[in-house]
Amino acid sequence: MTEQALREEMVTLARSMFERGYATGGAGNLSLKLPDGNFLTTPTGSSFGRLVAERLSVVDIDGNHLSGDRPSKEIAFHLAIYRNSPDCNAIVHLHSTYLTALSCLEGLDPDNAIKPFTPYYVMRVGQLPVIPYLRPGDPQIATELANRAADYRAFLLANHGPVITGTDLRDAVDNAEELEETAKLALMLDGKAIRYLTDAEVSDLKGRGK
Ligand SMILES: O=C(CO)COP(=O)(O)O
Ligand SMILES: [Zn+2]
Repeated sequence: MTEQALREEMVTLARSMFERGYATGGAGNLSLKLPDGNFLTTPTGSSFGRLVAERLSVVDIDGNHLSGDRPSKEIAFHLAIYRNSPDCNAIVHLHSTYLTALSCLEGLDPDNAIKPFTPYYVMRVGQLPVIPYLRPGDPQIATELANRAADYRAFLLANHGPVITGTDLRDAVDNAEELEETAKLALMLDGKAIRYLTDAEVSDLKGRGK
């Protein structure tokens, strides 16, 4: 896809997420890898409902601002993931309701906040490690994500929200939607006797694609 088509796709997908309640106010940010090796990201403070293709920010792999409005304050953690995860070409960070609610619970398993009970969660995300609480924009988030990026496709920032990767922006958005629905189901099922997928059922799903 050309840079112009990728810019338009970011605007369209962001607006779709905004209209369906996945993003509110100025929260969350998106990024994707451009054909020239630089990165397109949402400007800091921007609403997913009102992005403008020409004003999106471009940064290089070192975080230098090359063009557009001032980039997201979380661009350092996006770049940390790109550096350590060669298959990742796009990233979605949200403060979506159910994943953020989950991120505020005590006693989450730090290696996997959602034990699998449906196949598509396993196929698209697999595991959801929890990053200890850090304030938004803290450079330490990048260090924490860099350490885990090679092994996972999504992450839950404690008391904050999810970070989801994809092979392109459409894939990352689809993964984000699947993960948000999984968190909604997990909270709906809280206190009920869940039949979790067995280890054999989880292994059977891995490597089968989506
Ligand atoms: O979600 C956010 C911070 O974690 C939003 O920050 P930006 O508006 O700078 O992208
Ligand atoms: Zn955030």
